[in-house]
Amino acid sequence: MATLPDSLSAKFKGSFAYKTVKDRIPSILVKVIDVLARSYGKFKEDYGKEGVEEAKGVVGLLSGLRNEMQTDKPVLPLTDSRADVNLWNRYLEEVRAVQGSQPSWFTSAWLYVECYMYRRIQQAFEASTMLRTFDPFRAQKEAGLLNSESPIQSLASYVQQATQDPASLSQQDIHKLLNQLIQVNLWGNKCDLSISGGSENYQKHDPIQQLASLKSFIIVDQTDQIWNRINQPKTSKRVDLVVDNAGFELFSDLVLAELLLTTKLADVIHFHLKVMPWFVSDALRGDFMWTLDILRASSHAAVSRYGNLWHGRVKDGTWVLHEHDFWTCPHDYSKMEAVAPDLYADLAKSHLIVFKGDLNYRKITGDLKWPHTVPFSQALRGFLPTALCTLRTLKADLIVGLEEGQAERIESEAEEAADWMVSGNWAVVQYCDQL
Ligand SMILES: O=P(O)(O)OC[C@@]1(O)O[C@H](CO)[C@@H](O)[C@@H]1O
Ligand SMILES: [Mn+2]
Repeated sequence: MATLPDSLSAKFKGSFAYKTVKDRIPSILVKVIDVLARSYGKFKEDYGKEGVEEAKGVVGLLSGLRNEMQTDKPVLPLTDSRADVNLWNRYLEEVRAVQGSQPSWFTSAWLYVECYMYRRIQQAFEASTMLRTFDPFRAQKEAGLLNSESPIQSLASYVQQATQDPASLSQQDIHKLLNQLIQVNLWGNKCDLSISGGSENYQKHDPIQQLASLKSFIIVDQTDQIWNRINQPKTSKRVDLVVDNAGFELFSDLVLAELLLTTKLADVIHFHLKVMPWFVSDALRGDFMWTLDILRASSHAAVSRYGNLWHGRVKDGTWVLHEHDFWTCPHDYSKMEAVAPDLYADLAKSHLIVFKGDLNYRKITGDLKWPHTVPFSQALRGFLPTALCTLRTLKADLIVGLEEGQAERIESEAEEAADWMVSGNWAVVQYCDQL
């Protein structure tokens, strides 16, 4: 096996990893502490004095975590009773062996320490009894959806109108609509709360109207390969969505899923959700369900119609929700078959897996310092349960599958050239069905 590039890491000063570990994730941690401190009154109401004491205990643990991070202390083994503890602690041993020194925040792989931070936040909550399932990011995720009301309404109206008589749609109509909704879905990924450090980052523009102006920012576009794959005749067609952020992005995932079923391009959709609060805005099962509740309660006819239709789909099994610990573990996806063979085998039953967003892209490609022109298929390093694609806005200094000279052209032409790889303003649609 050819030697692999180094991992992105905060050991590289000036890198986005360095800025993230030095500034961005500590500030996310401070925001979690702030949410807790501002909720003491609510905890007292809900759980009495001991609830407040527990919250103060969690704040103490998180303050300690922040100090560990900012003084580059060693990564510590996990000690709570979640089922993934042994996996995380084995991983720590593997990193220690490979690194030949104590894994720590500014010396180890960025992907590892950033995932570890969110797992340590969960450990702080696991130490309490009443706050164990408290999601410190829930309020921000709900605000994200509630503040996207107008793009949600315009998208719901547009899709409802376009698919009111599915039998009358030509292949060409369906192709055009799928292209549009893949792009809406792709740009929905700009609005994540980790890149924004937890501050507001809402979808503001009309999702369909904005597509033309954004098209040139899609620097690799293999949508046609997705179309060819999804159009292949097959008895039962399952499509899996490994979703990313709650809010408008999740709504755009649901709209894309609905289009696939309404046009009979697929007959069942599987969604993969996180099992704990993750990268601020990533969607848990609870986020998926309250999103449906908010849509159902909408005064907008098309929105509430979709909310009710989708509530029914979860009940009738045409939409299947999954949760697996693997999605919130430190491993990149090349290790899935070995570490989570059940998940890998289940994904292999799918006709197409759609991976959403930047963290998934980092885990698919291993978060390594690849040359930009290395083929996407090579960066998978053997991970291919079935045909897969990634819809990702660039929010980390990692990209593969570019043509020779393409990165240089972007850097010379872009207004905000300096941060073109981390601003979320550029995007890729990449596909692979053979290694
Ligand atoms: O996966 P997403 O929601 O598209 O993005 C996650 C993210 O915002 O968090 C990390 C930086 O903190 C990067 O992977 C990326 O910038
Ligand atoms: Mn995310």
